[in-house]
Amino acid sequence: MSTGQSILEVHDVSVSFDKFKALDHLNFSMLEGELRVVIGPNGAGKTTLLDVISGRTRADSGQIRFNGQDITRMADFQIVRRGIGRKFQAPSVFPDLSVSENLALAARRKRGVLAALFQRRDPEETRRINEVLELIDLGRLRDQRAGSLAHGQKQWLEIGMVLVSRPRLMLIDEPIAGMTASEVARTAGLLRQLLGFCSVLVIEHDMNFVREIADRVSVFHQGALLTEGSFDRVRADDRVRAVYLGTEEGAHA
Ligand SMILES: Nc1ncnc2c1ncn2[C@@H]1O[C@H](COP(=O)(O)OP(=O)(O)OP(=O)(O)O)[C@@H](O)[C@H]1O
Repeated sequence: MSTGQSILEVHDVSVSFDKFKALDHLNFSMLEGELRVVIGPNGAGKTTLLDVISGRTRADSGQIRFNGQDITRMADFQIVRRGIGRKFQAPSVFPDLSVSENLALAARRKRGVLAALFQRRDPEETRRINEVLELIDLGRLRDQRAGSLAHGQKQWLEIGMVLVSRPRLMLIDEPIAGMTASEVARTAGLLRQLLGFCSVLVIEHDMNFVREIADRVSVFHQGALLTEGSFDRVRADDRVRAVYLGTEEGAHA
């Protein structure tokens, strides 16, 4: 549930690759406790938004404020420490470690590699890992090798690995790519449950899924915000239909 407090403000941000503007004077903001979904046709700048928030890509101009702090020029690890976690599309679990070992490693990553490898698990960390294991529905598989999990389970483990580091905002790029129908349904429930812990910003193409999970939807086009609002409002907007027209996603919108 949103607290009404702003958590993220992207103000007039531009990012260029050579002469191409991936973000073009973008303005975008989110409230704490919100699950926002960003949609838009291919090349609209959605992934670049996540890259620039998480410090992977530098803004050419403009400002990004998180939780009231200017993070525009911070390095990616500093941004993680400030409380922005990111789940990438590509898998990054350690396949030979167990599910719970992956979570333990992720919980300690913030404290540095040596701490991650040598520190004992404290009771608070154990409690948090158990809580996350229940949430991602992998409690009974806690001792199983992560490499042997099904695709959907690996994706949930990765979400869990971000969650144990206690972010205030989680960025998630296309969470249901390659999932079965039942995995998709479970992921929708999981993303909504994340709101008990952090705000969530998701990029997604699948409109049925967007309808199911989003509090608000932001539509990007050519590196800028075209419009935003409830799923139904955005879907009924002629400008949104126009930018999707003729694209593969338009067929599903
Ligand atoms: N590192 C890069 N170097 C050069 N061009 C890039 C780079 N990253 C992104 N771009 C370009 O910037 C534009 C916006 O890309 P971005 O990945 O943000 O779009 P998107 O909305 O996420 O698209 P998609 O839905 O296809 O993932 C694209 O035209 C892309 O080719």
